[in-house]
Amino acid sequence: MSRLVTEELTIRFGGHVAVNAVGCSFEPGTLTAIVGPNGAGKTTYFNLISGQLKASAGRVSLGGRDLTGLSASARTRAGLGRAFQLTNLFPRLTVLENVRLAVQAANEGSHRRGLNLWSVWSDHADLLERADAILASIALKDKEHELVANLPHGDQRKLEVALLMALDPQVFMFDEPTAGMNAAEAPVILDLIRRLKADKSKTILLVEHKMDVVRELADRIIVLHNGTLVADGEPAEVIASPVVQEAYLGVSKEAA
Ligand SMILES: Nc1ncnc2c1ncn2[C@@H]1O[C@H](COP(=O)(O)OP(=O)(O)OP(=O)(O)O)[C@@H](O)[C@H]1O
Repeated sequence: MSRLVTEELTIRFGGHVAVNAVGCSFEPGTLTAIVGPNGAGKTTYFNLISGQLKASAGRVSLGGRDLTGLSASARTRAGLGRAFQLTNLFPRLTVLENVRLAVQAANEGSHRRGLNLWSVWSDHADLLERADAILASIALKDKEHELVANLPHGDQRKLEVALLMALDPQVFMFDEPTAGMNAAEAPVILDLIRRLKADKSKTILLVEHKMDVVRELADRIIVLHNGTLVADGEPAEVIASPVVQEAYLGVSKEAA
């Protein structure tokens, strides 16, 4: 099983411990929401898992393979997929060209094609079909020939998720995936996450402030507070726990 595990994962910035010995195990087929107040360490924990930040102490492993010493790109190749790593969309290429490149890059290992936009596509219907299907799934098919630079922000965010899907990682990490999206865009992304979840083979981590989204999507919730893991369990149970009511939802002991 490709279990993602963090052990005693820690980072210090000067004297401040932003993530403090967080030990957690994430199973394929499970969507775990990571919640906590502003500054709790959620994004920093993500950065330590995906390799954007180097841990002061502790370990990250996937399927038993120690990733702790690896760069972010090596972790991506090992199966860790994070939407924000792909903000390097190619703005001067079209939507379709961006997705094609990502599909092609994902296939590079098996086909040794490299990143060449022009030499490949006419005779690889399978990859074209996959790019088409991904575009349809994020409702961007009607914009496939537009330059990415001309897309509204919400569409660019959708495209990031499309590129992540094209890479087909084992672990999907979403950090507030619908932030800044309008009422029409957000459901498309949430639906996509629902479908990834239905697949049952992927490990999904979601940092999310919107509790209605967390309630609907999460199989499990972990709570960070001051960099420490303070609760972990079934959504209803965790949301009802005094530590969450007080620390996260801002309800005082008396009111809870
Ligand atoms: N590169 C850095 N240098 C110094 N301090 C940092 C750095 N990155 C994060 N921090 C600090 O670590 C703590 C955790 O920040 P982080 O962004 O992970 O919180 P968060 O839970 O994701 O918050 P939010 O919900 O507001 O996004 C904060 O106190 C933040 O100021």
